[in-house]
Amino acid sequence: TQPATDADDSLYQALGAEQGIEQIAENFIMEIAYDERIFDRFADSNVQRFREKMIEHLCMVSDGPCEYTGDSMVLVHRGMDINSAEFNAVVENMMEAMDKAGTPLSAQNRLLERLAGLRPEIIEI
Ligand code: HEM
Repeated sequence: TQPATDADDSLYQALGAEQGIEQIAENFIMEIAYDERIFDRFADSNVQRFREKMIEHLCMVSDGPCEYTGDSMVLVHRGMDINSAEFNAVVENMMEAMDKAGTPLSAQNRLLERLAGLRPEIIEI
């Protein structure tokens, strides 16, 4: 039996740990770049920063050994007035990114569930 205090990083591991998450983030950025529903939103963004913070954020959300150094989801997305169609587009991009990275479906679903939980911090704020 596992000690009760053992940190559960099973999702982080199932996503392929550091390398897997870097690949997913890279694929995600490519999906967004070609998605005409949302790419305008990122026109003024610093891709280098976005990549770095997204990797940290995915690592944190999956209980990996990372410190997220970006801004809070509310602070980043406030004032963008993002709608649910745009949110769903980003979720689709993440699904595609994970498919292309070979992420197992069970791990995909676990991550998507956690990202869906962030919806109120991102849309219509
Ligand atoms: C679960 C969904 C989402 C997550 C986890 C997420 C996460 C993030 C993260 C970690 C950053 C970087 C923060 C930083 O630089 O400090 C970011 C930035 C950004 N996000 Fe999101 N995001 C999500 C959905 C969306 C959606 C739906 C849109 C619009 C279609 C969007 C538009 C942006 C833009 C434009 C930036 C860059 C802001 C800038 O350049 O200053 N995000 N997001």
